[in-house]
Amino acid sequence: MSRKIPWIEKYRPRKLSEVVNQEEAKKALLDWINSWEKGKPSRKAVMLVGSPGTGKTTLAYALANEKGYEVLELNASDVRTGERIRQIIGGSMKMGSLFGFRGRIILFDEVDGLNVREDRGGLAAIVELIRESTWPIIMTANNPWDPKFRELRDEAEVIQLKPLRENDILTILRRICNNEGIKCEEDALKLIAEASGGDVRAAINDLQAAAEGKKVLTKDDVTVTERAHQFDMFKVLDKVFHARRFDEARSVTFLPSFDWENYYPWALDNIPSVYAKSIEAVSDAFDNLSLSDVVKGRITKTQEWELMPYMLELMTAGVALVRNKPPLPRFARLSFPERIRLMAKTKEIRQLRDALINRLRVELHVSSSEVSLYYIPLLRLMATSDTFKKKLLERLMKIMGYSLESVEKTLGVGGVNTSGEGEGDQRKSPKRPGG
Ligand SMILES: Nc1ncnc2c1ncn2[C@@H]1O[C@H](COP(=O)(O)OP(=O)(O)OP(=O)(O)O)[C@@H](O)[C@H]1O
Repeated sequence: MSRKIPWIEKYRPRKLSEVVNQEEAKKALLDWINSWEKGKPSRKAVMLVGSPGTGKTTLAYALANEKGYEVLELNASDVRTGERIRQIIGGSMKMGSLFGFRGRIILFDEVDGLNVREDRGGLAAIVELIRESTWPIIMTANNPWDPKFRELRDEAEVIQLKPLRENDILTILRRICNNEGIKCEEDALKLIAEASGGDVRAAINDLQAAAEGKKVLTKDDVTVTERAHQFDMFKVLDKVFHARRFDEARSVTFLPSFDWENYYPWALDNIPSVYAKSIEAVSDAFDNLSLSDVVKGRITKTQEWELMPYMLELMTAGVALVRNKPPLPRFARLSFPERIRLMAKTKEIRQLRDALINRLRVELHVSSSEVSLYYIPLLRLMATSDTFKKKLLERLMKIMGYSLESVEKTLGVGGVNTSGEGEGDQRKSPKRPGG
């Protein structure tokens, strides 16, 4: 009998394309490694940041595999002794090419797990390694926002991974079921995906525990254990709104699955209803939430990631500790944010629009914001003009491969007839330079 292979290893993506739903991170990683290959590294190191089981380590290996690099993994004890680090810094560049590798990538998994007190000097050693290294360095971290990691963050390009959505996890689980030849009921997979809280590793482990050796997996076979990170947004908000102390409110930000980008619209939508009885409470909570947004803007602009704790505290404790906080029922009634609902509804059309903007941006050599500010309204106008609409819509359909309906939706015009008869008298079209 063959030895049991953990499915998380068996199904670990080997190629970037197999890593699900981390497109932005993949692009940032590729840009970075390309800059190394051109001899001008944008940064010596990147730091992949994301909650457990979102694919940080997997991404690092998939990148190396795809680009032909050998991975040299470092851990805390290497840092403690410093020996291996010195070897690597001092190590010869020729080593890599011996086995047909293009070079090496140094991987430092879970740098935030370094016990700074115990590994005194450890962080400094990594910073030094980054500065001196002739190899690209990838670090991974769950939560590197503690000020003690600041120097390390400053040395690296921080690449944020997203927690995986239930649908992404379902896709991964279905693929495994197919591969293993197990008929997995959709309900069973949903149960596992739900419980995973965005942690693919947990989901795959649960699936293996429930399904291995079976021909069919039903809902009854699945026993998912409660996990700390199984805090969904309702529970997070409930905790924040009920918090009486700073630490209590802030504690949600330490949950591995805490997703601040998602939290924001949830808080925004629920403050007015939860604090409905006190105008001061609503006002304070909104003030603090908007301040957190200002801090976020600053982080995005200047990459001052050490401001992150302030942002998180403002959006949690800032919402909890307000003047005249009204008494809340034991379970506050919380609602799903309108913005997320709307975004989901308009997702398809936003994607079409983004693709069009991107295309025009490249063709016209202008920025995306210029395209959406000036060119899209112009196209919309043209699409409602008898003279231009037929030709314009047809061209857009051809260039973008969209259906007529999609083109109309993208431009926000409806019911336009492109059948052509008697319309769009081309003779009257003014000549445009360059077509
Ligand atoms: N985005 C993804 N697409 C496909 N599989 C994934 C993805 N993320 C994680 N996995 C699966 O989950 C397992 C764990 O992922 P990985 O070790 O990369 O997580 P991690 O983010 O490094 O987590 P940790 O911080 O706990 O180390 C992988 O073996 C892989 O099978």
